[in-house]
Amino acid sequence: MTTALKTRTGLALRGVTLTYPDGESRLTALDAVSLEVAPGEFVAVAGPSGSGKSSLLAVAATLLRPDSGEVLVDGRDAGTLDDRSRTALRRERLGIVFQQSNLLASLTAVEQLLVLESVRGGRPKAARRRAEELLESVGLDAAKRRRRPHQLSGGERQRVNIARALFGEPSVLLVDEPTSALDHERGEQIVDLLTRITREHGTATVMVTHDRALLGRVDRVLEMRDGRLR
Ligand SMILES: Nc1ncnc2c1ncn2[C@@H]1O[C@H](COP(=O)(O)OP(=O)(O)OP(=O)(O)O)[C@@H](O)[C@H]1O
Repeated sequence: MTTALKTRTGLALRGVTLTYPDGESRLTALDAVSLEVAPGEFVAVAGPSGSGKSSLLAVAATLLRPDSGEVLVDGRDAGTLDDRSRTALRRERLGIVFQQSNLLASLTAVEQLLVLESVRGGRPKAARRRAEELLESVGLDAAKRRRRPHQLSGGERQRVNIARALFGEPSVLLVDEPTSALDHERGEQIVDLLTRITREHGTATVMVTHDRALLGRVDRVLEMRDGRLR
């Protein structure tokens, strides 16, 4: 499905509560969290360790089901979907860049993107062109696009992760601590890249970060404290 055919309204969380088992009782990781991110908007979520940032991303990514509340991706309520439809929603609408890169060690940068396409059964030539273009647009030249993860720097690997997340033309881009393994300057470059992607691809982008120095570069900053967002 091409972007033009997708109705895009971005991401909305409404009154989302998530608990984890905690001995005899339960720990509230997200406490009635509401959030709206529009297409083309770049929002950062900051907050101390353990405040619920990763839980928020996991719920938005439809990887965890909240105890209550709604998660809407382009207006579709993930909670009403069965597992199969939820997987399809994730594949077609969500781009996810998690903290620990899960690039496959034996594949080149281009192949990291194409492996998804072979699962989808798309046209190989068009897919290869698109993979090359996406990697170029995140700053990897032709030689680097032929390298495997261990032959790339941390920042370059993060660029491959981002390009891979964009491959399915997501409406919503979820990014967890993209700069944690990078020095400050490279961290800024990644955030600037995410800003450009958000504008050019019209994604509703949510980035979790510890690095407060980066917060001036996004459209809106939300603070997470004890599972609450403000
Ligand atoms: N699978 C789990 N089972 C039980 N408790 C969990 C689980 N995952 C997270 N928690 C707890 O939920 C709370 C929120 O955790 P979460 O990982 O969302 O915070 P965070 O803000 O992302 O932290 P950090 O910045 O350290 O990654 C914490 O108290 C954490 O210990």
